[in-house]
Amino acid sequence: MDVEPPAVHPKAPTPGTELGIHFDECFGCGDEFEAGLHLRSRIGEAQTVYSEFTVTAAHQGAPGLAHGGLLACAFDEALGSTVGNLLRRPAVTGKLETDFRRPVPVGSTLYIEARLDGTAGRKIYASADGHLDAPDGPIAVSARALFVAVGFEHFTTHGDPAALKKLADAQEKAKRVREGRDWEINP
Ligand SMILES: CCCCCCCCCC(=O)SCCNC(=O)CCNC(=O)[C@H](O)C(C)(C)COP(=O)(O)OP(=O)(O)OC[C@H]1O[C@@H](n2cnc3c(N)ncnc32)[C@H](O)[C@@H]1OP(=O)(O)O
Repeated sequence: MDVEPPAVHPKAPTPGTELGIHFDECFGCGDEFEAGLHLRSRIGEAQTVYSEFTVTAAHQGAPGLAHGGLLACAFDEALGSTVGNLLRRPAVTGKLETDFRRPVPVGSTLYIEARLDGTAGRKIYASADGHLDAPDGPIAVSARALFVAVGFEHFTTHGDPAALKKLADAQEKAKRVREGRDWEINP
C-alpha cells in the first residue's frame, strides 16, 4: 500500500495549543510518578509537535548521563502525542528506532520536534529530532516510528477497564468544565 501524506483531523488542536497530560499515570507525560519524564508538548506549525523533556537524576544510565531507554521513552511519548493529537486516531507504537548521536547529561533539556510523515492504511509513520538545551541546539537523538491504528477495544481487551473508565470519566468532567456546563446534578 502506498504511503500517503498525513491528513490532519479537522478538529485537531491548532498551532500554539499546549497539550495537557493524557493520563495522570503515564510515565511519559503524567504527574503521578515523580521519576516520570513529565514531558510537556504543544502543537507547532505544519504537522509538528514540540515537546520538552528535562533529564533528572532519576533518568540516569551512566553517572551523570541519561539512560538511552528513557530517551527512547521520551520519543515514544512525543511521537505518540503527535499521532494522537494531529490524527485523533487511537494508535499504538509498532516500531521505534532511535539514533543516539550525542550524550545527554543530567540537567539538560531535550527539545523534541516531531512530525507526521505519512500514512498507509492503519500504518502511521512519524519521526522526530531532539535538540540539546535549545530548540535550535545540536541534535542529540533522532527517532522514527511506525504506529498502528487500533480500535478502542485494544485498550479494553488488553488494558485495565476500570482504570479506562476512570480516565474517560475524568476526561468527560474536564470537557464539561471547559464548556461551562459542570453543574449536572449527578456528576
Ligand atoms: C493523545 C494520546 C497520546 C498518547 C501518547 C502515548 C505514547 C506511547 C505509545 C505506546 O508506547 S503504545 C505501547 C507500546 N506498543 C504496544 O504495546 C503495541 C503492541 N503490539 C500490538 O498490539 C500489535 O502488534 C499491533 C496492534 C501493533 C499490530 O497488530 P494487529 O494484529 O492489529 O495488526 P497487524 O499485525 O495485522 O499489522 C497491521 C499492519 O502493521 C504492520 N506492522 C505491525 N507491527 C509492525 C512492526 N512492528 N513493524 C513493522 N510493521 C508492523 C503489519 O505488517 C501490517 O501491515 P500491512 O497492513 O501492510 O500488512
